[in-house]
Amino acid sequence: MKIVDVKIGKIKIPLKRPFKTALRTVYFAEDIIVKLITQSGLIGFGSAAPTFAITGDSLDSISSCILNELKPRIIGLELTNIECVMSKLHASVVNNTSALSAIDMAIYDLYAQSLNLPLYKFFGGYRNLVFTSVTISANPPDVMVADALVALEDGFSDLKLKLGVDPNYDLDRVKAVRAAVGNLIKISVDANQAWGAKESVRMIHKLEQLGLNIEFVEQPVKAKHIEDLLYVTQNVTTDILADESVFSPYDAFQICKQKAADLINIKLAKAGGFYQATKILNLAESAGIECLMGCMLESQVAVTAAAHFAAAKKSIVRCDLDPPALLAENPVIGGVSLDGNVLTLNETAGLGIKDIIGVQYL
Ligand SMILES: C[C@H](N)C(=O)N[C@H](CCC(=O)O)C(=O)O
Ligand SMILES: [Mg+2]
Repeated sequence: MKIVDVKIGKIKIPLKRPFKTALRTVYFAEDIIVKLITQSGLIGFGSAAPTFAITGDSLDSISSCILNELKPRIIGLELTNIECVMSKLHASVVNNTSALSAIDMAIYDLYAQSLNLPLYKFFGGYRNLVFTSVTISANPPDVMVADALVALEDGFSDLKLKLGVDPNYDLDRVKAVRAAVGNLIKISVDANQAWGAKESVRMIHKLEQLGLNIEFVEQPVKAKHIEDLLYVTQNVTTDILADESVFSPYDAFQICKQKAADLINIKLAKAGGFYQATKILNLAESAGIECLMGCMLESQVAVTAAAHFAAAKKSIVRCDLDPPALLAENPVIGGVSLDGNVLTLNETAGLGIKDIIGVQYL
């Protein structure tokens, strides 16, 4: 199976409401879409979101990396030996994980199609559905309460509250939402690196003393400050989840070696796709650290890819794959479908994506 063409395009999808975290506020989901075409006419899809504040990748840098660096390496490639293809692809570029992820995803889509397997079966086939939390944007407490109640009506029972925009009000945000939704609903919080190490410990102690029953606290401190993450993890009883601190398998190794977090958030856009995500998962599993499958605010292409991986693997015990609930439109035909808090994979080979409407191919 030979790849004969690589097309990329852009897509802009409206949101139900602005997406606000301590790192960024966005009003649209914008993605680069990748389409790999084989000699026999098979199409592999991939996508990447410009999350400059997280990955350092912009629309321009993603398209430039794909067109100038990755495309010349892919055209004419025979997809018979996936390990050989992936090891060469991932050795060819450093950083640029969003671009790598989009290409890696599209290649695996083709490879699984050539084997006539849905991707989740190719990767292990543990289950064909996963449950997702839904993210509540960082807003004044009354707005977060209103958004949380809408999420419950929509069938969610696991809320991830974005904090850290104005840390003085973070406790009020969590107290207000917990009071509104009751004790049966799961709540986690994501500070997206906004707190210092001691501030994190003080904050988490207050959450614990107030009995707010928080599942885990995600990325309280700066991504590179592993010693701060370790300090927080060692000084609270609530589980700490490393997100922006883990891009590569080496990052995961550092976290696992020091037990600097209780959980790791794997995102294809941080890892550079399935190839490296698999290594992170295997490392974490060997170290007894559980994994959550996450995603950026991005289209249903990447969310479908992440859902296949999460469904395939037993040691992915949680999912934060909520963009289908956050986007006002879904231009992706096929792929994963969301009903309440359940994401179900279809049995079509590969990612199961048939087409994407409204892509402006460059
Ligand atoms: C979309 C997902 N629920 C989420 O919250 N991901 C964020 C980063 C998303 C972004 O800024 O695009 C996270 O886990 O930090
Ligand atoms: Mg996060």
